[in-house]
Amino acid sequence: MENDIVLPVLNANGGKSEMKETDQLEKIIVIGVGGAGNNAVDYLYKQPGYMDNVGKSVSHYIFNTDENCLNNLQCENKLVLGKNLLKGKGAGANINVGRNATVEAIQEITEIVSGTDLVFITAGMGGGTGTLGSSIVAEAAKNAGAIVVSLVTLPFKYENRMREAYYGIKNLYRHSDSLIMIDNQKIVDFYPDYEYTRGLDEANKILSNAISGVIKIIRNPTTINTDFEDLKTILNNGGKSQILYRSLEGEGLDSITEDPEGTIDYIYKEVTTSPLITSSNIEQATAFLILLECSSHFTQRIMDQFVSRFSRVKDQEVESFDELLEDLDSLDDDKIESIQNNGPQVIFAYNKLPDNEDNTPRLNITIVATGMGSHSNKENAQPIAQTASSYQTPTPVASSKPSTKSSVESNDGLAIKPNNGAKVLGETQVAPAAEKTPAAPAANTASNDLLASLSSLDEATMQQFLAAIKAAQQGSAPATEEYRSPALPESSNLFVTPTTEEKAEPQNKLSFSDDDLDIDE
Ligand SMILES: Nc1nc2c(ncn2[C@@H]2O[C@H](COP(=O)(O)OP(=O)(O)OP(=O)(O)O)[C@@H](O)[C@H]2O)c(=O)[nH]1
Repeated sequence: MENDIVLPVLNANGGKSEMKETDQLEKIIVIGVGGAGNNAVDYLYKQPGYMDNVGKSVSHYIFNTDENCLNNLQCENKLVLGKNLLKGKGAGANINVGRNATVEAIQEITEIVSGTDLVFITAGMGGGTGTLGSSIVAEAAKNAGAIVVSLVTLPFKYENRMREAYYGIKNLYRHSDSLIMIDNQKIVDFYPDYEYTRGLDEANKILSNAISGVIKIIRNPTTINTDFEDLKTILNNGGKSQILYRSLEGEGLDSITEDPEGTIDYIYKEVTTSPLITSSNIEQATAFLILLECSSHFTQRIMDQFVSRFSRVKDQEVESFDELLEDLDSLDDDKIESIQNNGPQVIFAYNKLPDNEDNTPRLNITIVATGMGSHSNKENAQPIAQTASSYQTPTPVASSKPSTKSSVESNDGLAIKPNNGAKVLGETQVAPAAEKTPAAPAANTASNDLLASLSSLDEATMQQFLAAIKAAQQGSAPATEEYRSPALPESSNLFVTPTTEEKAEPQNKLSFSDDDLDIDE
């Protein structure tokens, strides 16, 4: 489990190499739970250069009930969930089966997460294993004292698995410091003509960029440095948040010298434009962690103008140092206290990228932004313990696939309402996407509702959303193309960071009892 390495990291500024001893590094692990989670971790693992650089100092794990799936992937650390219950077979799209299988492996999971500082957990919501398995892993990691960043996909509409996804997200959110969601349906909408697995890989790319971007912020020595404590500061800011990653090169940046303003507009739009982001406005963020890696074309002035967009310096009355420092004798604490930091906090890291032979400007940007929105539904949110009593009369578990093992179901006190449709995940079943004109995102799509109200997924809200989803499925909701936008940037993901009081208290024992999992009919 220990990564027994010394990490050589190339600092592109002057080509200087810096060494960090393993025992000085925070322990970071990335865990993929279930098929989608496994694929995302494997995608990250195979990214060119990743394992030669920051990935070297991180442990990667894939957990799954399906042993075959594990065996087909490269990632070296594999854990079979529910060996006794399922004998290496999948959870059959039954989230209770997946939950029980994960609970069976809890000792191994606890051992893996023990002593970790930062745990990334990735899973596909809607399937049998990852939906609840991920929240059990997250809880174990939280109990081990780690910062937990969870990254999940929401199911395609045609799968009819939103109910299961809600259960998964609700539980995962409780045990995560940040939750990033990627709507698979939007991947379909933005890449209608992509071959199916290539489309899935676009989501995997977003997940993997988010993870590697954050690891880079912590691990890579930069000219202006950031580290794990900076990440903690930003995540502790609370509120909804986002992680954005963008890599730009060439055309759009060509006019950086002649038209810096215009180019900065372009970069800002590229970084922040996303259908998900429009439902949680980055302009409202109150804290940013920004890593810019750029070629020499990006001067002091350009950096100043670009970062000022995020810290909103233009909108503020920024006091000059000169006046305050004129008379140092009178600079008492009261005077200092009266100084207002009006805009968002910005923790900034910079690294110079070596210039290309053809001198093309290039730029990599990773941004963690927090504090968006007011969590207006927070006061309505019911603690899970309070809602648990409504699960006293469970009905038999319904699954769209036959259960792999009936004894697993009958052991289980949980019940989930059946979906109207079957889980269909397969290349042959994807409807060919029609040519559509991109349009502005609609405010009331099912997934935007989910994103907007995540902080208060109480029963009433859930019922309301289920009704909205049902309406959407019956055709009364806006058509798919209404939340299309011209391009799906790599930054199309959303973080949700619970405020301190919303986070589950650290517990001595895991709370994956039936009641705590909060699943009813
Ligand atoms: N973006 C993306 N989504 C995926 C991928 N594989 C599966 N999904 C989505 O994730 C959901 C859950 O699928 P899996 O992760 O395979 O399911 P599981 O958690 O392993 O559960 P079982 O197969 O029932 O054991 C699916 O319904 C899809 O929406 C993938 O490679 N990329």
